[in-house]
Amino acid sequence: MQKVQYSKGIAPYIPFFYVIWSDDLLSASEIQVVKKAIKEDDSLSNEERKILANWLDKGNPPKNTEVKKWQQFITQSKAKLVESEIYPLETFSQKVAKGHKIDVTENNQLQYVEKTLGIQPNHYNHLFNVEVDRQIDSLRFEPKFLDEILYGDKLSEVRRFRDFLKHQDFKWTIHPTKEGAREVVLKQLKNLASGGWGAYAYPEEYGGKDNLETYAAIFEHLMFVDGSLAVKFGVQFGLFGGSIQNLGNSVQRDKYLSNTGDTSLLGCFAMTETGHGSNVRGINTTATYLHEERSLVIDTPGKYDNKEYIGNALHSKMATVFAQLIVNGQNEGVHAILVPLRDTKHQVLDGVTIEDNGYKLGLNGVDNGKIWFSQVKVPIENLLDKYGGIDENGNYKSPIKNPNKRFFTMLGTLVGGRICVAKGALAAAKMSLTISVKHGLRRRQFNDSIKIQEDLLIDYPTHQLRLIPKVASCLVYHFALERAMYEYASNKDGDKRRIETQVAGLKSIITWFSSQAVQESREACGGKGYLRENRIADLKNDSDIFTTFEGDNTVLLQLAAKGVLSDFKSEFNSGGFASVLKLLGNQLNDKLTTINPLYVNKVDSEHLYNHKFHLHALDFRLRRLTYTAAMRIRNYIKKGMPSYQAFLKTQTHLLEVGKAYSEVLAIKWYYEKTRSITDDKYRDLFFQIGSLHSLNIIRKDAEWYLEQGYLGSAKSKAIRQRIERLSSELRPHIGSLIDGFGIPEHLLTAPISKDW
Ligand SMILES: Cc1cc2nc3c(=O)[nH]c(=O)nc-3n(C[C@H](O)[C@H](O)[C@H](O)COP(=O)(O)OP(=O)(O)OC[C@H]3O[C@@H](n4cnc5c(N)ncnc54)[C@H](O)[C@@H]3O)c2cc1C
Repeated sequence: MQKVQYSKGIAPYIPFFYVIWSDDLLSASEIQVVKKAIKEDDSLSNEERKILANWLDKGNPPKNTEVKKWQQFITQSKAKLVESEIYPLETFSQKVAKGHKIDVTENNQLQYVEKTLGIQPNHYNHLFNVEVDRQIDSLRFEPKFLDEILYGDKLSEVRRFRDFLKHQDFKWTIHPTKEGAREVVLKQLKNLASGGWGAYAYPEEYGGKDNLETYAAIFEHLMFVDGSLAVKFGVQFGLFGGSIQNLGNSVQRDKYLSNTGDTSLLGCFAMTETGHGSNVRGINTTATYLHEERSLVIDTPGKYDNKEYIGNALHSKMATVFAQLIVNGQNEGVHAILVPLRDTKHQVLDGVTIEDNGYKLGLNGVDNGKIWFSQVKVPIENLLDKYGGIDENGNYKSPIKNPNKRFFTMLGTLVGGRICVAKGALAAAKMSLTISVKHGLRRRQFNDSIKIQEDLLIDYPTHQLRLIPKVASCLVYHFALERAMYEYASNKDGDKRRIETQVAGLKSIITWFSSQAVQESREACGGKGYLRENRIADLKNDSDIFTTFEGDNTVLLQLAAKGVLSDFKSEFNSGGFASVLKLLGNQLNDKLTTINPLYVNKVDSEHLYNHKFHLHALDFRLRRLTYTAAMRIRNYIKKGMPSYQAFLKTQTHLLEVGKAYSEVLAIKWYYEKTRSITDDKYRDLFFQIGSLHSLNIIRKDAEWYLEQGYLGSAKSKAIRQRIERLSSELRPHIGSLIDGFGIPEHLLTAPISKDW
C-alpha cells in the first residue's frame, strides 16, 4: 500500500483545503497526491508550479482563464491515485485469500484508507477488512490519557470513587414501584455517606475534604448509577447541607453539618411553593418573630402556599424552609429557617403536614413531596442568619443593607448546586452518547450487492453528523463546567454576581443540549434505545427536569442577559440602568466595525478551523445582540414605557443575548483549557473538537449571521461542509473519545453497549 507522507504523521489533523471552483473539498491526501503529480510532471514550468502551490497551500486561486486547465490537472491526478491504489488493495485481497489474519472489528481501518487514499468505500468495501497499517497506531488516542485531560488532578479521587461504585448496592436494576426505588436509593445514599463521599464538600472538621470540584465530579458519576441517586445526593448534601454550610453560622454548622454528612440527619430544601416556583421572592410562607419567646412561627397562609416538589420530603427529619421573615410587623424578605419535620420515631410533628407528590416522569427513586406548616414554632437559633438575623433586642440586622443585594447574595450560594445540575445533565448526555456510539460501532444495516457484510451504523454520514458533533459539544461543555466550578470554588466568599450570571447561562444551554443529545442517542439506537435495560430511557426521563429545577432555563437566561446588559453591575436590578446603557452604547458602537468583504467570504481551512475565527464570530453575535437589545430598551424607555414593560417587549431578544453569552463563554473557557494541553497530538485533537463544536454553533445561527452580513453564502456553505468533514474525520477516534469520558465499565450496563 502506498504510504502518503504527512507533515505530522497524523492524517486527520492535516487541514483540508477548500477549492474555490468546486462544490467539493480536497482532502489532505488528495492534496499530497496532486503535489506529488506537480513535482513529477516535467511539462510544468516553475511559474506554474508556484501558481498551483499557492492555490493548494493558501487557497489563492489562479486567474479565471486558467482555472479550468488546473481543475482538469487536479482531477486527472486524483484519478491516477485511485488507479494506483486499487492494485495494492487487490494484492491485499490475495492476502486475505491466503488466510492472512484480519481484525474484523477494527472498522477504523476502512475510514483510514478512505481518508488517506481518498477513495470511496465502494472501491474497497467488498474486501471489507483492510491491512492494519502501522500508522493506525500513531493515530489512536488512549482513553486513559483523555480521562486524565478531562479530570486533571482530581483523577485519582475520581478513580477511587469509580472503584467504590463497584459495590453491588450500586448495580443498576429496574424498580417497578416508586416505593421500591426509594428504598434502594436511600440505602445507596447511606452507603455513600459511610464511604465519606457525602461530606466531601464540607470542611475537614465536619468529616469532609473541602473540595467542591471533586464533589461535582462525584455528583456527575452518580448519574451513571441512577439519576435518582444523584438528585437525592444533591438534595441531602448539596442543598440541605449546603444551606447550613453557606447560610448558617458556626454554631449551626457544629450542630448539624457532621450529622448531615453521615446521613444521621436527613434533610430537605423547601423553597418552591405550589403558587410560586421561579419567582422565589413571591413565596408566601411566613416566619414571624415572637420576641417574648425568641421564636419564629412558620406558617402556610393560603391554599397554594404549601411547599411543593420537595426532594427527600418523606425521609427527612428536618427542612431548610424559605419564608418571608416578619420582624416587628415588617417584612425583611426571604430567609431560610431550619424546621424539624419528624421525631426520632419518624412521626410527623404537630403542625406539619406532608404528602407524597406521587409518580413523576422520571426520578421516581426520589421522594418528592408537599409540605404545609400550621403555626409551627422554632427557636430563633434555627434562623440561618449569615445574611440576616435578629438581635437580642428583637431588631433585624444584616451585613447587607440593600434587600435586593441580600436576596441575590443568599441565592448566590446555590450556584454550586446549579453547576452540579448542569454536570448531571451532561453526564446523561455522555452516557447516552456512549451507548449510542458503541451501538453504532457494532450494529449493521443495509449494504449494496457487492459487499459481504452490511455497513456499520456509525459509517453512515447521517449517523456521524447526528452523534459526533454532540460528542464534541460534551467535551466543550465538560471543560466549561470544570472551569465554572473552579471559579466558584476559588471565590466562595467574594462577589458572586459574575459567576452567578455565568452559571445561569451555562446551566441553561447545557441542560437543553443534554435533552437533545439524549433524544438523538435514543433514536440512533432505534428500537433497542427504547428498552429500559439499555438505560437511555431512564436517562431521558431523569434528566428532563434538569432544564427546570435549580432555576428554569428560560428564567435563568434572562438573568444571564441582565447580567450582560448591566455589565455585572448591581445597579441594573435597582433601576439605575440609564448609565449602563450609555456605557454599553459607547462600548459596542466602537467595536462593531464594518465587516471586511474578504473576511465574509474567507473559506480556507486555516481560517475556518482557527479558534480566533470561532471566538470572533460568537463574540460578534453577543455584542451585536446586546447592543441592539440595549438600544431597543432605551428607545422604549425614552417613549415613557416603564422599565418592566420595556424588558417584556425585548424578552425574546434578551433570551438570545443569554444564549449567545453562554456559548461564547463555554468556547472561550474550552480553548483556554485546550491551549494548556502539553501533548501536541492531544492538543490538536482538542482543537479539532473545538472547531467542530464552534462551527456547529455558528451554523445553527447561520441565518442570523447571513442577515447581519457577517457570513457570505460561500462561507456559510463551507461551514456546513466542514462540519460534515470534521465529523467524518473524527469517526476513527469516536470509540476512544467516548471511552475517554471515563464511564466505568461496571456502570455501563446497557446490553447494546457490549458485544451482542
Ligand atoms: C422533580 C422535581 C424536584 C424538585 N426539587 C425541589 C426541591 O428539592 N426543592 C425546591 O424548593 N424545589 C424543588 N423543585 C421545584 C423546582 O425548582 C421548580 O419546579 C422550578 O423552580 C420551576 O418552578 P415552577 O415549577 O413553579 O414553574 P414556573 O415558574 O411556573 O414556570 C413555568 C413555565 O413558565 C415559564 N416562566 C416562568 N416565569 C417566566 C418569566 N418571567 N418569563 C418567561 N417565562 C417564564 C418558565 O420558563 C416555565 O416554562 C423540584 C421540581 C421538580 C419537578
